[in-house]
Amino acid sequence: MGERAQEREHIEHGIAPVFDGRSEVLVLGTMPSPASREAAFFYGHPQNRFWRVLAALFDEPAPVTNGERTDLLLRHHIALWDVLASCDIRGASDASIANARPNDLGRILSAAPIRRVFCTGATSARLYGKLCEPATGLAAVKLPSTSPANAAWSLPRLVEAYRPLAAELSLFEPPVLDVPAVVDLEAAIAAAGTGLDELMERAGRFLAYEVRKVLEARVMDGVETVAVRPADDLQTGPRRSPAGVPTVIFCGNGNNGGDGWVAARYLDAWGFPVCLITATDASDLVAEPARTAALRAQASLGPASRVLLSPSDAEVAAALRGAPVAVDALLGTGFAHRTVRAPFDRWIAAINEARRQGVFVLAADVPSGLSAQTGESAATTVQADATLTMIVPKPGLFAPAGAAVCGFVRTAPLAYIEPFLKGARTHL
Ligand SMILES: NC(=O)C1=CN([C@@H]2O[C@H](COP(=O)(O)OP(=O)(O)OC[C@H]3O[C@@H](n4cnc5c(N)ncnc54)[C@H](OP(=O)(O)O)[C@@H]3O)[C@@H](O)[C@H]2O)[C@@H](O)CC1
Ligand SMILES: [K+]
Repeated sequence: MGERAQEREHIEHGIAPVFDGRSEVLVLGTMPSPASREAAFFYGHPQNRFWRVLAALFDEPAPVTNGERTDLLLRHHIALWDVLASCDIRGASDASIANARPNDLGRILSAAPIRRVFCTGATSARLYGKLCEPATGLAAVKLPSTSPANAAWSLPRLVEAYRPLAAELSLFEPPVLDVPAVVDLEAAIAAAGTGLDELMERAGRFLAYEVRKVLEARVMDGVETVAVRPADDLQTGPRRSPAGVPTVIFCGNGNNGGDGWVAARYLDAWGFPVCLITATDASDLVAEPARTAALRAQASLGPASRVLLSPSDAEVAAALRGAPVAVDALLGTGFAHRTVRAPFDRWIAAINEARRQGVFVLAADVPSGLSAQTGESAATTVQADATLTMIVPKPGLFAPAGAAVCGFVRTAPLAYIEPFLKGARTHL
């Protein structure tokens, strides 16, 4: 045995596969890298682009925690494992692999309706063909490696190469649920391990991601002249700070406002300054997890961003003048009244006036003033260009008055909800 061979380390896989009875494709790497073994999850090296590629394929912000990564896979019906159960390997060098023993893929194939197998790189495809295909009888599609070593492949090029994977998956359309059923769903998600604070973190990040897309599009269209890096990496920051007018984020006192605070934190961290408008100081908020989220955001905002506490109408108008985007996180599913109290009524009027002047208005969960349940609209209701509704759509968005104020509706898939939908009171 040569000196180089002696440097090989014997590795046992040790990370459980992700799959369930809804998985439709099986994605296989070779073996977890040292960084992945340390993170106890697949593709754990921060420079590996696997998670960013998947997120871009589905037009979502990149998952941050292992729980979010698992959710993303299961939501899209993707099973994930590796070809090898054990081998001798030098570091992360696939070329050095010896004594390869395959995983028992029958465990997944017998439990899930897998239609197609994809291998993330030449080594896993070669080892799959040699060690697994005779048993599975399924040929694998070879995809390019997302490893940083594969530098010839840019992120957009990788995303294009991975499109056949997305094309194999059946789309999940979230059902329209009554607001009480959404509350039940939240409780079921929490009981399974993802609490409301984590859902708010995901909601705020998704909101920031949608704002960022609008800002990027304005740069592409030449509306903004600010230089930003090419769209190679819409998923992560920090990036150069555009010098333009900050995005204005209106936050109410409840958990809808909490979504706005989290979005502010992300946009600021990604290099997009914000002007956050609130009637209540973060430390005086009562609703949780909004209060905790607001305190965290307030402590982390950089010098280009600011918080306006109970601003005058003139200050609100000044903040909106020339702003690219206004985020409405004033009132969400907790609102169901005929009138909106001050100062939110005046802020809604200011948002609508700004929209007439060309500001893009994005509503968090539901345009403020609209009842998410009944679709009744208060005298002052936000007129949105787009509404990012959380987890599932609510009936009010599709009632005549609701449809008139929501603009384009997108659902933010904050969690893997299919297992909890049996018996849920779907709105008819
Ligand atoms: N679904 C999910 O999984 C997730 C949900 N999340 C988010 O939580 C939101 C629901 O939060 P929520 O329940 O705290 O209610 P919310 O909409 O903020 O309204 C309460 C506030 O409104 C106020 N208010 C009431 N009436 C008013 C009036 N007439 N005029 C003026 N103000 C009035 C009321 O004030 P109060 O009456 O208490 O003084 C209180 O401050 C939901 O829409 C979504 O965005 C995500 O974070 C995570 C995932
Ligand atoms: K809102």
